Amino acid sequence: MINLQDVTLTFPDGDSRLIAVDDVSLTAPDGKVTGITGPSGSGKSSLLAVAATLIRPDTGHVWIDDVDAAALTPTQAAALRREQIGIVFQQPNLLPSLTAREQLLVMAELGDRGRRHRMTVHRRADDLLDAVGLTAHAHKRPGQLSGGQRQRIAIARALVHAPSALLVDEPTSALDHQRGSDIMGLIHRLTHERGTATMLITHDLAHADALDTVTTINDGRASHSDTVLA
Ligand SMILES: Nc1ncnc2c1ncn2[C@@H]1O[C@H](COP(=O)(O)OP(=O)(O)OP(=O)(O)O)[C@@H](O)[C@H]1O
Repeated sequence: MINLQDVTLTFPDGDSRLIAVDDVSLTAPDGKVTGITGPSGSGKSSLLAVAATLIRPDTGHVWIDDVDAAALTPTQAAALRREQIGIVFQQPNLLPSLTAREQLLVMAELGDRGRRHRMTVHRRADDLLDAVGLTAHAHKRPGQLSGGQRQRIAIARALVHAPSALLVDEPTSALDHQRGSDIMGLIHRLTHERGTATMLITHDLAHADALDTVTTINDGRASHSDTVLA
């Protein structure tokens, strides 16, 4: 579960501070896709960065299961991300020289480097390549894959360490409608199958059927909370 409580985030803006996230409270439960939408500049990416523990808020709590990430040091937050958080960005950010399977196996080099951990990661990598429909493409490098296939690899990579929380920022922005719909359906299915607390940003609601709830952000404030769509 991701639970944001009274989160405020500001950035320096000349002599004053710009309020990017304004006292937001929001819960993303396990096994559900919690959608965040709103106009450009409303604070969606800032909110996601706080939930991903990439930025510490000025005030408030960022619960990832039973840990308040807002109270962690940067080193502790990095360890939490390595173990419990998966992040998918707008662009897949794959390493050009690695095959699809190797993009996932790189995760075995982070943190615990024991033999059992490696074997677990190898097993999970093969399972996830299958889950995202890319087993037959496991040996290909990013340059040999389509945009949608690259985004599938990025999703599989974000899940290979079995995180409890998955943060996804505009995963369809570089894809056409059909590919976007496929990716959103995949995220919905994996979230429900694996029980991750998924928070997903989208600026349009073309694929709203893949969201379990949607919260709208306006000027940093959550104006609708947890509207059930399906
Ligand atoms: N690093 C930063 N330094 C200063 N201001 C920032 C920074 N990041 C974001 N902002 C400001 O915070 C506000 C919210 O930005 P944010 O990127 O979170 O919005 P968004 O809803 O994700 O927008 P978009 O849909 O265009 O990506 C904006 O006014 C933006 O200019």
